[in-house]
Amino acid sequence: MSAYLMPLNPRETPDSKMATKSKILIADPLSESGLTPLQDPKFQIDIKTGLSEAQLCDIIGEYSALVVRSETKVTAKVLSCAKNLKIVGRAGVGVDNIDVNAATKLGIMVVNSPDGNVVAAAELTLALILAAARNVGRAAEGMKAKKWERKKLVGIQVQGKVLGIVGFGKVGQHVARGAVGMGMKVIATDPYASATIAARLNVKLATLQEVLQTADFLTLHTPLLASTKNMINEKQLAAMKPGHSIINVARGGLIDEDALLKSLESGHTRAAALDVFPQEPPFKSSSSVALLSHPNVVSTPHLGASTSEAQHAVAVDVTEQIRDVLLNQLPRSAVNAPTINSSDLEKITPYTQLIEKMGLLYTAHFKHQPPSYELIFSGSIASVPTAPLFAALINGLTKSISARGTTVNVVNAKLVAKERGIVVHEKKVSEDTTYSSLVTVKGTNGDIIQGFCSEGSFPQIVRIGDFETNFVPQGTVVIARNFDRPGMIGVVGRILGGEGLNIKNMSVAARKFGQGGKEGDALMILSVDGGKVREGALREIESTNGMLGAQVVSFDSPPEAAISAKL
Ligand SMILES: NC(=O)c1ccc[n+]([C@@H]2O[C@H](COP(=O)([O-])OP(=O)(O)OC[C@H]3O[C@@H](n4cnc5c(N)ncnc54)[C@H](O)[C@@H]3O)[C@@H](O)[C@H]2O)c1
Ligand SMILES: O=C(O)[C@H](O)COP(=O)(O)O
Repeated sequence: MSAYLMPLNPRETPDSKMATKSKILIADPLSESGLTPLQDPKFQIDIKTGLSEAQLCDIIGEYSALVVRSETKVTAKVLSCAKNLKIVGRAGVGVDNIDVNAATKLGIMVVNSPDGNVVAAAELTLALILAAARNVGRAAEGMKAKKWERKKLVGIQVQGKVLGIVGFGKVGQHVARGAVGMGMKVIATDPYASATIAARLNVKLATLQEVLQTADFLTLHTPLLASTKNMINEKQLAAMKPGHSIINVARGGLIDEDALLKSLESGHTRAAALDVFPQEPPFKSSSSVALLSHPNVVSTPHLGASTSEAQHAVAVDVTEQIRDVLLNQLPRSAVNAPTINSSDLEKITPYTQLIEKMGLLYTAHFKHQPPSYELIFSGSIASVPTAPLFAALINGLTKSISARGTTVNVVNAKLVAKERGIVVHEKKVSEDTTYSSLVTVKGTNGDIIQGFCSEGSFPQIVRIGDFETNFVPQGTVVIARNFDRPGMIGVVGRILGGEGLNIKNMSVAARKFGQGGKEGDALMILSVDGGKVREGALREIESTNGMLGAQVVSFDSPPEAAISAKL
């Protein structure tokens, strides 16, 4: 639908798009039922799991979409090999295995499933709280070794104990519900927590220090970020009550493993229950192995999301979004793009086409880049989200002057603008204009293009600089400036006709603003077909007595967007 949300690949022509299927690579084990949304003749699904970075780099160039869980690392290197990739789908929550910044730079959308495995992760957390309290791991190991260790494995009960939650998001809140149900007192820390939700769930919000000092059981539920890496370290462990237990079903890097082992060895930490590790599988890391081997540690191999219900939910969530994006529809949970509802998108789509063409015309006609632009939305278009419209402007302004390695879309438009030094100030003016909606692109030096979309959603340009006009920006358009005197149209018609070009449409734009000199001047805007407009033909037009300049703007074939003599 909108190229600014779901770009066509620059190398993909409409014909090749019709002929070839979009290839989707499933690179981590995915629930089979989750593949249903992709059962469509337009798609080819390849399942290839356990690929190394080099193997992935070798094949990723063929694919339009990539689906991963936490095992495959979608590095900047992999993304740089992914010449046709439009979307990476993470069948789960955490995107720390995906270089989202690199994807954003390349205009590759990243989507995830923020809700699909929340219950599963929370239920495993509750299971591990109880396992830590009752020494379930050690007891189970002992039974397999025919050891009947009843005295040694006396545990503690959780009822009446304090559960400290670090990260009161979706999983943290669900854990709190279960813990309150088991009679625990729950205290949580999260700088972005909702006080209303906390009160509703009977959870006290506090600082990290307060949580550490009061918790009998501490459970972590934050993402792994630079700010949360090793957030539980020697100092934090020392601040905790002796005999506490620690549970981690979030991410391995949140805990300093060496510090935790020391604390377990000293008996300050009573037990730890771990589902996640800095490197997975953890068996090559000496710190992880030492920790796993400690008798008071119970561990699971990153099973938080591993229930059939959760795996079905995350797979469907992500494959539906992949299907939608490949069919130019909206994803519902993009990590690196704004979300726009479908009714707004319907309004925006014709305007993305208009604004891209206005940007292209601006660069072609005025032939310079001012220090900054104003993008002004007047009338009803002022009420919709404008991120795709901004992306369309950046694409239009840069289309004819950029090496087309990267598509500009809503994912990377801000970065592309920054890299090219383009500053755009958006303005929304809701008062009535002559048009129900009008868009203005204005450079700081006053150069201006205005346009609107007619009822049939056709983009129309209504002002170029000082000239009032009305034409549809499509195909090849010759723009000539001449003294406003009789016979000029005939001259241009004769030259273009002599070139075998057919004039499909013509409009004369009168000067409405500014000074046109003694004789006055006008713009002639001619849509032509039947071949390419030669530079020589433009020179002939331009050298005719009474002509002031001529240029050709190609709205449909970007690489030759504008050739011009002086205008
Ligand atoms: N083991 C598994 O299989 C499994 C399954 C699901 C989720 N997870 C992980 O669990 C974590 C939580 O998932 P979620 O769905 O609840 O995410 P979420 O985004 O809903 O919640 C995360 C919360 O952490 C908070 N937070 C961020 N920085 C913080 C800090 N410094 N201190 C305190 N709070 C902070 C955020 O404000 C947010 O509320 C993620 O790391 C996710 O990857 C693991
Ligand atoms: O972040 C997540 O969603 C969980 O860690 C689940 O990871 P997985 O998909 O590899 O099980």
